[in-house]
Amino acid sequence: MSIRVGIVGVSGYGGGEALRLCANHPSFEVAYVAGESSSGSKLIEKFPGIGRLGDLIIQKWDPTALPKLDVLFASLPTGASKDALAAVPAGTKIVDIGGDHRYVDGWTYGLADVWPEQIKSASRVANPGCYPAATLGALAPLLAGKLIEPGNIIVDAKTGVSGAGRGGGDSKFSYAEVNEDLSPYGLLKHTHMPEIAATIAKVSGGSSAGLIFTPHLVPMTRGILATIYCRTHPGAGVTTEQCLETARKFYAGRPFVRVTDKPPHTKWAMGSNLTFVSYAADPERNLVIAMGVVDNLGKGAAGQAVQNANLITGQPETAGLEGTPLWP
Ligand SMILES: NC(=O)C1=CN([C@@H]2O[C@H](COP(=O)(O)OP(=O)(O)OC[C@H]3O[C@@H](n4cnc5c(N)ncnc54)[C@H](OP(=O)(O)O)[C@@H]3O)[C@@H](O)[C@H]2O)C=CC1
Ligand SMILES: CC(=O)N[C@@H](CCC(=O)OP(=O)(O)O)C(=O)O
Repeated sequence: MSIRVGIVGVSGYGGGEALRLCANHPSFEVAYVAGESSSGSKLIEKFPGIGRLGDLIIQKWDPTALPKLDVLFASLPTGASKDALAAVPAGTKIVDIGGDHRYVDGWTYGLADVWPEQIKSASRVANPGCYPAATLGALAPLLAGKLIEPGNIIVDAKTGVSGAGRGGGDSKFSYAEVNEDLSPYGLLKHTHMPEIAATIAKVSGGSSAGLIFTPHLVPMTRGILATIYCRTHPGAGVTTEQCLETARKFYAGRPFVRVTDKPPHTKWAMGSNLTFVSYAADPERNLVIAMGVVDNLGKGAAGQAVQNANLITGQPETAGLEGTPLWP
């Protein structure tokens, strides 16, 4: 039986990637697409390669006038979802790709590779942000295994420009501005700090008070690399092999996480729902460097959203997500 899905924000980068994945999903039927300025257009006008869904018309987003849907993916600018999604009928499950419902009562934080069982019974899922997806994927095994101090973590992360969205708008994301440029932003106050801190505390059972997170914009289209500096408990003598083995056990049987001996590259994940994690430890200095790589539009947005939708609709977790990454 097919599962009727809708995508609001379909013309954007997150919504467009959700469309691509749902169009190729074995049991999802894309029955509704919506937006604001793109409403009235056919999908083929925005996505010339979309194929059989090309004649579907983008509706003006109105949560009170939805067709019958099993799942709605919301990929709206953060701030635009809160009131609107409250008006969606209870019988329609929601995966919110934006940031309005993370760690909000009534919503389940959809960290799908780490706690799938907590997600299966949810009808309202808040998809993790793109930086948290890369960061928490790498940290979760070390925190759960008590190999590092949760209160003493420094995250240095880099993102491709599509992280800012298609409507990212102003000239600071234009080719001339970003090409051959590299810059930090959001210092000490990026919007993803709270969800990273809350998840560190949840997985470790300790305080995440010392968290430092600095994102950077780099001139590539897709991809996130989080390089994370962690302290082990003094004298614990944690080794690289111990970190790798802990992560291999933590993710044993999980389909979308690859634990690698070598430092990961952003290109390894491009176009996929994969997370790559790796570690380097210096037992003499009580230091672990954890590394996480995702595609910001894959595990960082639409890939994890489809994984969550699979979990809440009882589909195989990997349905529609088994494509291997683009290379090169
Ligand atoms: N880009 C990324 O890597 C990631 C993005 N996210 C989050 O996902 C969400 C979407 O981001 P992204 O796809 O990048 O953004 P885009 O700017 O690419 O797309 C935004 C979409 O929202 C639609 N929209 C804007 N305002 C309204 C409105 N009032 N009513 C209906 N539709 C509206 C636009 O439709 P139209 O064109 O029709 O006006 C467009 O389809 C954001 O919350 C973002 O933070 C999360 C993880 C990663
Ligand atoms: C390059 C760039 O600007 N990236 C965005 C990614 C944030 C994002 O997608 O945030 P939510 O999912 O939390 O809305 C940023 O750093 O704000």
